[in-house]
Amino acid sequence: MKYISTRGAAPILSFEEAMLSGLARDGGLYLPESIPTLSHGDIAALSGLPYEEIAFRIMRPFIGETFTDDEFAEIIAKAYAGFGHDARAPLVQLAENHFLLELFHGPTLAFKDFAMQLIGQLFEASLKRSGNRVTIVGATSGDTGSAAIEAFRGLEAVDVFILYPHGRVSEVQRRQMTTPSESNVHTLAMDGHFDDCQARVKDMFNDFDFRDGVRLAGVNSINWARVLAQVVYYFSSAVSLGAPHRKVSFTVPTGNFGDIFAGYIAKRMGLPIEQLVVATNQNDILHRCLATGDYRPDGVIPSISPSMDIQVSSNFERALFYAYGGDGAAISALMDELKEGGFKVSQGAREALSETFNSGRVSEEDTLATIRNTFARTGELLCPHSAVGVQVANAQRIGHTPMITLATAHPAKFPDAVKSASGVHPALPPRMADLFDRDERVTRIGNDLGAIETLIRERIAL
Ligand SMILES: Cc1ncc(COP(=O)(O)O)c(C=O)c1O
Ligand SMILES: N[C@@H](CCOP(=O)(O)O)C(=O)O
Repeated sequence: MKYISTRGAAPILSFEEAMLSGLARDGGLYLPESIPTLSHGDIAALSGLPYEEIAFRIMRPFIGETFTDDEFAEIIAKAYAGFGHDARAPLVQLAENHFLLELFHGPTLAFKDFAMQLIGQLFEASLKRSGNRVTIVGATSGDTGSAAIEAFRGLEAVDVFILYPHGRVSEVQRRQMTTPSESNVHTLAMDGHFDDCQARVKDMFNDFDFRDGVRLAGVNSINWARVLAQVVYYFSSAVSLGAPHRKVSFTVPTGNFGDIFAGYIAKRMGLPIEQLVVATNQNDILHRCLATGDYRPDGVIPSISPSMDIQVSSNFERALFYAYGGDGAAISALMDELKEGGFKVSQGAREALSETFNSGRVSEEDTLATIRNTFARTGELLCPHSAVGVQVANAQRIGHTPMITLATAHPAKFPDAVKSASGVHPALPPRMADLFDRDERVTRIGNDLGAIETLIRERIAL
């Protein structure tokens, strides 16, 4: 299996190379040259299998020669061993034909653990074999950072630097990132918002002296391996509701478009998905773009679902690549226009996107009301991101096709919003009960590429 860039002008790579490099050298994102499909029978055969076995069958064709079957099976087993639920991604029924896919039973209580725990194992195995070291740099609005730190803390061949927007993550998220004491973990609180953090990470990838000098690697969802690992739970949940014999739809709380793009890949692999619904908070650029074709970031507004406070949505580039028929030059031109303020999606590409994607936006008040009402009706305590998803799904007027809404984080990561909506203070799991007593270690830094690169060079030279 080979990987190509969405902008068509970067070297073609193997799975291992694409995983270790993150962003392509032409600024694009890697995608498989072709998408393997599963037959009706292959999908039906997934029903009732353990999550790890489904993960193996879905991801194996994308991995190529990088790992043997035995090695890959062992990597998957280790990745999910620390999850706090036997099903890994259990489904809970909220209403007739509306289900919640709980993706928050991993070590850091967010869906990011599904990919990050796997990537941690994949990096470790690959770097052990090659004897190389890498410097991972990631941007986070709260959850990617804690998941990455958890997956890479203490690994000898890796230094991990996480940039988060100072003052714009929840206290639990911040403490998850600032309390690990391992010397290979470097948490940086940057001035600005998430888009600024992500822009500086991309700048570092586009500064080839720096990139090659520190052996830069990325674990944001610009990394194809992140997306791939998330494809699995679309299959596991859909087959448990009767796929491939019946269709399913998904509503996905969305920011960087990585999670919902994994659903798109599942659909292209043959999973009968009727609709993929993008659910946004007031940072609604994706909702506006799907409705009007206009993609024009206009500033990040802080919200009670801070992990979705994103306006430059990296993985939308991958969806556009397919909507433009794989035309890398067209994508490159759009991304140049984005640097100047925004772009208009062509009519043909809009039609292609609307064949799969639908969207909705939720206000702050409706997010709180959804937490309150869902708790009162079902006893399920939603985090504010999951509540955005549930509210958008409810507005779709769910019919005969089951709707699965992704619950992307545990309510205890956002106790203030959850308590104000429901009156209940969501407790952290016992293994995290002392999170607020642990010492914090964080470096404040400006939104300044030179200063960040200097800090990274100095830290890894120690
Ligand atoms: C809790 C939570 N929900 C939803 C999202 C949005 O996911 P994506 O960025 O893959 O669209 C994020 C961040 O990515 C998140 O942390
Ligand atoms: N919501 C994310 C933002 C980064 O997204 P990623 O999926 O591209 O890593 C976060 O919580 O950090």
